[in-house]
Amino acid sequence: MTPLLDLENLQVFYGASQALFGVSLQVHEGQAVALMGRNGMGKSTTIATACRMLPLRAGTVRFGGQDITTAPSFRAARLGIGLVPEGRRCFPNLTVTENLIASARPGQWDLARVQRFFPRLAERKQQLAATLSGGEQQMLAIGRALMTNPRLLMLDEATEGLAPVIRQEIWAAITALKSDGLSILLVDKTLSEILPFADHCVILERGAVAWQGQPKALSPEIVATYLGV
Ligand SMILES: Nc1ncnc2c1ncn2[C@@H]1O[C@H](COP(=O)(O)OP(=O)(O)OP(=O)(O)O)[C@@H](O)[C@H]1O
Repeated sequence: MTPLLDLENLQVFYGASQALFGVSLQVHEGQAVALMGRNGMGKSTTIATACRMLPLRAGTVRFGGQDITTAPSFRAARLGIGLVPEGRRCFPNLTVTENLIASARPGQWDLARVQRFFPRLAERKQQLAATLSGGEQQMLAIGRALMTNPRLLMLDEATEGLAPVIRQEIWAAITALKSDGLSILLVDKTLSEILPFADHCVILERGAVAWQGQPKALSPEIVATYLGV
């Protein structure tokens, strides 16, 4: 079966400094893949490369069987890659509704469905994004990505810095999306939350894949070697 996202041998540089040393990973239709690793190991760089926001020195990005290695990021979005970026990055001076509408593309996710999915966004529809709490901004960032009607949702540290009760709400939302059949690639550092969710884990170490497999195969030794602080 052709993977939905197929990253092959990505080599990515920031100026003279190499960040990715041949990363390969795949996300299949309906799968939830966790991208893991300590700080600075290349997770965000991998996500940004898959969204076509960073140029590659070598390697291939395929989405839905199409080679998009040299495609611009708007084309990746149009083909169905939805990004919830690290730091949320909502438009601070637009209202909640304006933020959502700004990214809308036709499909089953529209304003009404996003507002039903996140009632908090309906309650705060006229409020400027800058005035939302961190958790509400995260809901907005996810809602905005859903408004593009993605085939693959990529989330970079979606629960970072949020209070436990809000983290639970975000995990419940992402889990509902997965149950609905959406394919997901996500970065998160909280093992107790990401392992029950993921179908497959990929661990990066210094810009390369150090281990990959099912969450149940992740031994304490692997955790200590690659994910310990
Ligand atoms: N804009 C940039 N300019 C130069 N180097 C960068 C830039 N962004 C990231 N890097 C470097 O690339 C490497 C990979 O960084 P990346 O942000 O992808 O890691 P990460 O695993 O997502 O880390 P974190 O968990 O801290 O977000 C690091 O060595 C980092 O310092």
